[in-house]
Amino acid sequence: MTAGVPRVVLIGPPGSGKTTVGRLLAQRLGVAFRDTDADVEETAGKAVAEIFVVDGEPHFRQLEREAVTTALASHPGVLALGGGAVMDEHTQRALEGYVAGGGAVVFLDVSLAHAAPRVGFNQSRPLLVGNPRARWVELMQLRRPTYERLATVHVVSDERPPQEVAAQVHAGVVGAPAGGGEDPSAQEVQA
Ligand SMILES: Nc1ncnc2c1ncn2[C@@H]1O[C@H](COP(=O)(O)OP(=O)(O)OP(=O)(O)O)[C@@H](O)[C@H]1O
Ligand SMILES: O=C(O)C1=C[C@@H](O)[C@@H](O)[C@H](O)C1
Ligand SMILES: [Mg+2]
Repeated sequence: MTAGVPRVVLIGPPGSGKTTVGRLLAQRLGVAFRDTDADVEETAGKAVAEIFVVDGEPHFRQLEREAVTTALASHPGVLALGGGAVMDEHTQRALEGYVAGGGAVVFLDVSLAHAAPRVGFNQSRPLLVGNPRARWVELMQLRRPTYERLATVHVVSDERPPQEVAAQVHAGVVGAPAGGGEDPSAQEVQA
């Protein structure tokens, strides 16, 4: 990441903690936090789950692509993306450009065993309705290569409270000491 206001994007599956850790990271860095799911909800005037039901997933993905494009171009702080946003090719190119411009892209990773109790797999996550554990695994199999390819930093959030994960991410993006007594082996900083 280049000097100036830190620019960090968090990607990863539902339950990895993008929103929770993103807020904490923004506080640590003293910058603003933004979340594309919230941006989409504001634009649409309804909750993500309602957009899926009333307008359909393609419409949600269109709104999401626009929200991501706008935020990547204009938001100077920490940005959490929706879990599936990275599967859009336009968003993939935009993230590559973001990294080329000095931004950091963090893959917040989590196992099913830890994601399940966090997410609770209720109706608020429309893609997981039906057989939520199986759907989560399917989505992760499909998406993991993309998360890994786009990320400049990879942090596993299993077994760690959000504050510790935020410290790990902080260390990964600005090279600061992680603090909090966490195990550095949990963090893999990719070249
Ligand atoms: N490291 C963690 N340890 C324990 N609980 C966590 C951790 N990170 C997040 N949580 C909890 O898990 C739940 C889901 O977290 P969060 O909403 O931040 O995930 P997300 O990645 O933004 O999911 P989504 O893709 O659906 O937006 C929240 O209740 C949050 O408090
Ligand atoms: O994993 C996904 O595809 C999603 C994750 C959430 O953040 C929301 O963007 C929506 O529920 C879809
Ligand atoms: Mg979120």
